Amino acid sequence: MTAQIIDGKAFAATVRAQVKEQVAHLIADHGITPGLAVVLVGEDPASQVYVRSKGKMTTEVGMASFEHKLDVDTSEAELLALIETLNNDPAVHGILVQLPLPGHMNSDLVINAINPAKDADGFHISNVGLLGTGQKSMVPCTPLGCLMMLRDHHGSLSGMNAVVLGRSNIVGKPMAQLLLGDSCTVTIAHSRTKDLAAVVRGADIVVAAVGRPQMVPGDWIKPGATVIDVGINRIDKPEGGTRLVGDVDFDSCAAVAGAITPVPGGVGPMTIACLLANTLTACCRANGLQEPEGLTA
Ligand SMILES: Nc1nc2c(c(=O)[nH]1)N[C@@H](CN(C=O)c1ccc(C(=O)N[C@@H](CCC(=O)O)C(=O)O)cc1)CN2
Repeated sequence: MTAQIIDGKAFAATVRAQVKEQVAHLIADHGITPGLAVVLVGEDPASQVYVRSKGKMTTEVGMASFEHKLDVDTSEAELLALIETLNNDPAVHGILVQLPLPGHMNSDLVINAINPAKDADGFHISNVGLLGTGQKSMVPCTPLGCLMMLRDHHGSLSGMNAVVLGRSNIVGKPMAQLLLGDSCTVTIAHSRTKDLAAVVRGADIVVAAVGRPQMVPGDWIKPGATVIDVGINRIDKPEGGTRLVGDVDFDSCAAVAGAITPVPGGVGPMTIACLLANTLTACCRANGLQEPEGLTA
């Protein structure tokens, strides 16, 4: 079997187009422009690229983009003061603090200072609790993007066996909650899981989010399964230079799976598309307007 490639880059473009259309309606019919504030502390090169890309895509869909770039030695109190200002700014409907934060900052404290209704990342403890109890929440962007691709590929996920590899608060745990919400039978596997290969072999859906390059070989994959690769790892090429790979060994997994996301061009682009969708959702909720269909969990 050769797997169908799930093209996250193309899917993300359709999500952004949907968001753009809805933003145009909001502006024309209600005079409301959704606004997203992105806060970057320090000069981590990868974070700078992601933040630039977020700003560009925010304006491309017609939203207002507010970028706040703070020195690496900004104090936690200064960052909290900025978040408070953004919480109180009616032009800002979504707030995101780019992670990772510098080591002297407590990420949980910072994230939990964001107004949960403006929490475009869905990381606030209130949103975590709402998602875990099946209530309306802001949903973390990467798992939301994975869910959208899975729904698009399968239609209903009901009754499918899903294995989520990785138990991070940002991807693994919310991904498991979302799959459970769609009536999958969900297993969260991690570094201490016994006989990981056997656990993964039982899965109709594998979501790999462990941050270990090419960790999952093809002989762990059930023939015909769908593989969603969340990993973005840079490795050295034998001939020199580097390349991006996921958490699964693409070639051997693609030979067995029914469908698979590539790296790059799979889950990554969906993360920013879902950030825009979340900002739109937050803006609609803040203004008592109907939420756009198909852009939330
Ligand atoms: N506050 C947040 N911080 C971080 C998040 C997040 O969702 N919220 N996620 C990651 C970084 N990230 C967005 O912030 C992100 C990572 C990767 C991509 C992406 O499109 N990747 C491309 C490859 C890019 C490359 O060539 O290097 C792909 O997979 O095709 C988008 C967003 C950590 N921080």
